[in-house]
Amino acid sequence: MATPNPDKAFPVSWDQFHRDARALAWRLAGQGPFRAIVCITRGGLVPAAIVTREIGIRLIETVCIASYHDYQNQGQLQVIKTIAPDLLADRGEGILVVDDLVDTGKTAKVVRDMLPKAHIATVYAKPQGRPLVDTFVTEVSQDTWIYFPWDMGYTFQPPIRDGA
Ligand SMILES: O=P(O)(O)OC[C@H]1O[C@H](OP(=O)(O)OP(=O)(O)O)[C@H](O)[C@@H]1O
Ligand SMILES: O=c1[nH]c(=O)c2nc[nH]c2[nH]1
Ligand SMILES: [Mg+2]
Repeated sequence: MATPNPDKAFPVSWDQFHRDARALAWRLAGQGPFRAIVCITRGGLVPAAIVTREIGIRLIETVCIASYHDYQNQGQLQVIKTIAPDLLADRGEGILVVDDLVDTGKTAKVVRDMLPKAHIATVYAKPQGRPLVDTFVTEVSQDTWIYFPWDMGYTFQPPIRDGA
């Protein structure tokens, strides 16, 4: 289970996310060829859009998995939609799997079991899940919560002198 209410915050802006997803594409560019991408929804949809544009993949599939039903607390993992049979052939050889992050590694493990030979890539990784991914860009500590730009809005920030 992910650390409930992690101590540290790692907020990511759209600009930063675009830069980091492009850095992931640079790392993946020499590792193909990939015949298709499978993105783990919903978080994997945004990096998949950027990576497929950069490395020229047009065949895009989803595997729909949810486990954080209650904000930062992980519950039962649900596979809502699985992968098309033609992409499951060859145990996932030549398939690129993309997600926004790996935390405990439970989500990545489920996809690894479906596609043992696929290349799994995430933009961010925490130590517990890191062994499950082949390529990532930035590691943060296990007690950090990553705040993605699609989950945030602008709010007033109290001055530091008031104990922010
Ligand atoms: O390594 P884990 O501990 O399994 O956690 C990582 C997963 O958790 C989040 O998805 P979430 O289940 O919140 O669904 P979402 O992508 O639809 O937001 C994130 O997008 C990863 O897919
Ligand atoms: O937005 C998120 N930030 C995280 O750090 C995280 N870990 C699992 N699922 C997560 N979702
Ligand atoms: Mg997800």
